[in-house]
Amino acid sequence: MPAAPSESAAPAHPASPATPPPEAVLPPRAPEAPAPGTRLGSHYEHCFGCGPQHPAGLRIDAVAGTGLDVTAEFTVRPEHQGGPGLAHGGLLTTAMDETLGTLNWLLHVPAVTGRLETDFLSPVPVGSTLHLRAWITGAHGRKIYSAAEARIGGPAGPVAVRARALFIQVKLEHFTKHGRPEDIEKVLDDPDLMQRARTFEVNP
Ligand SMILES: CCCCCCCC/C=C\CCCCCCCC(=O)SCCNC(=O)CCNC(=O)[C@H](O)C(C)(C)COP(=O)(O)OP(=O)(O)OC[C@H]1O[C@@H](n2cnc3c(N)ncnc32)[C@H](O)[C@@H]1OP(=O)(O)O
Repeated sequence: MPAAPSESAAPAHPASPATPPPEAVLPPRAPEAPAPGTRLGSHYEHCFGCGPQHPAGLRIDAVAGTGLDVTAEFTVRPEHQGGPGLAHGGLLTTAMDETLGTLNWLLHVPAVTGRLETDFLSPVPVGSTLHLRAWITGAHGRKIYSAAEARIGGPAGPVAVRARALFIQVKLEHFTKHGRPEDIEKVLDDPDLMQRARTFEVNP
């Protein structure tokens, strides 16, 4: 039987790449950031996380907070099951990813998820409404650190999911270069498919 890998060489509690290092600072809320209380809507109509045109999507519509934070709600539907009557864990991670992603609008920079860590604290039954909150914890260079939590039933309900993330700032070409050409074409033909993302084009 092969020997179990030795853990003695690794530090007992290695620092997570999603935790802001000492040199990270809290960035300012961008002048272009949506006003507190603004519904952020969808960045892309067909997005699994926020798109209203996605049949099984999460349809997350976050609200900008007063600082570097957002809130959102997500009701788990039967098409989101993992175990019978329970939300799939990867789907809950998607809800965290989407909510964390909307923090981009507060800094007014496009960024993508580089790393996302999720802790599942309790099962989430179908029909539950999760109250999500995400906030920026620091930034350094192109790296944006953030955290999120999802509470069941209300903003003060029990925490069911926690997440920490490292987003990396990218140029808009990240999307045009890597996206499937026919989908990029459709967006260029009908910019309403990406209403929220169009704010980037005003001040490129
Ligand atoms: C007409 C069209 C118009 C289009 C307009 C579009 C607007 C859209 C608007 C809004 C969309 C928002 C969508 C939100 C959706 C929810 C969020 C998601 O799910 S996003 C999808 C999942 N994520 C990915 O697909 C990333 C895939 N990965 C990559 O593309 C690259 O790896 C990327 C960009 C993340 C980094 O690559 P590099 O070459 O640019 O940079 P490097 O040097 O590798 O990393 C920069 C720094 O970050 C660290 N880093 C990167 N990844 C890391 C990791 N996983 N862990 C730790 N550190 C990491 C590196 O160590 C480096 O650090 P050091 O500067 O050297 O200190």
